Amino acid sequence: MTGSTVLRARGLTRRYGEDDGLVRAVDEVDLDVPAGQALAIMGPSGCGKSTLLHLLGGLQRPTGGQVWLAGHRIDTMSERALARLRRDSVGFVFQSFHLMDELTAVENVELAALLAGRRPREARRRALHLLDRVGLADRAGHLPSALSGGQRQRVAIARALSNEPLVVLADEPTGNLDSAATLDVLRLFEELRTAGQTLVVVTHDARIAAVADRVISMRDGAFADDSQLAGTVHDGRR
Ligand SMILES: Nc1ncnc2c1ncn2[C@@H]1O[C@H](COP(=O)(O)OP(=O)(O)OP(=O)(O)O)[C@@H](O)[C@H]1O
Repeated sequence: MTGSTVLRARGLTRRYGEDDGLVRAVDEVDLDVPAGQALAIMGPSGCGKSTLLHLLGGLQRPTGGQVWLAGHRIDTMSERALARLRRDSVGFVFQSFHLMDELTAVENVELAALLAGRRPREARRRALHLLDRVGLADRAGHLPSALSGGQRQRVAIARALSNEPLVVLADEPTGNLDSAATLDVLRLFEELRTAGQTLVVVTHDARIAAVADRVISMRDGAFADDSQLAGTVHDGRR
C-alpha cells in the first residue's frame, strides 16, 4: 500500500440535535492519510476527535460528506460490507481496553485472529507472536484481571494487530494509564510507526503527538492546525 491513501474524507460532517441544540461535532473535514503515516489528532475536550475517529473507522455514520477506507467508500456501504471491511482492515484501540474478561491474554488476541479468518493453529501462533511483540510473552495465560492497566492496553494493541490491519485507530490509548504504562504504550506506538504501520491516534498526551509524523489540532469540529500543511517536518526520523 506504499504511496496509497488509506483514509480519505471530503466534507465529512457529523451533527447532533437540531435548532438551538445543534452540535457540529465534525464540521466539513477534508483529510487524506497516506499509507505509513502516524497521525495524532489533538484538541480540547468536546472538539470532535472521537467522533472523527469513529467516522473514519466506520463505527459511526456521517450526516454529511464522504469517507473512504482502503479505497472503499464507507459512508454509503451496507452494514454487512462495512463490518467485513472493518474486520479485515482496521485495528481499534480504546481508552478502556475492551478486553473479554473471561478470556486469557492469548485467547483475547487469538479470538480476534479467528474472527479475521485465521485457522485455529495459525491464530494461536499469531497471538503468541503478537504478545511477544508487545512484551507480554510471559503473561499469555493471564486473565485481564491479573494484568496491570498498561499490560491490558498492550494486549488490546496486540489484538488490534491480529488482522494485520491497514490502519490502527486508537482513541485516547493512554487515557487510563499511569506514567510508566504510558511510556510502554508510547514505545510500542513508536515501534509500529517505524515498522510502517499506518496509525491514527486521538490523544491529549503531547508525548504521543511528539512521536507522530503529523499532528492535527481540532477545534469546534474542524481542523485548526495541521503540521503537514504547515510543512512541519519531524526531525529526520524518516
Ligand atoms: N451521541 C451524541 N449526542 C449528542 N451530542 C454528542 C454525541 N456524541 C458526541 N456529542 C457531542 O459532539 C461533540 C464532540 O464530541 P467528541 O466525543 O467527538 O469530542 P472529543 O474531542 O473526543 O472529546 P473528549 O476529548 O472529551 O473525548 C461534543 O460537543 C459532544 O458533546
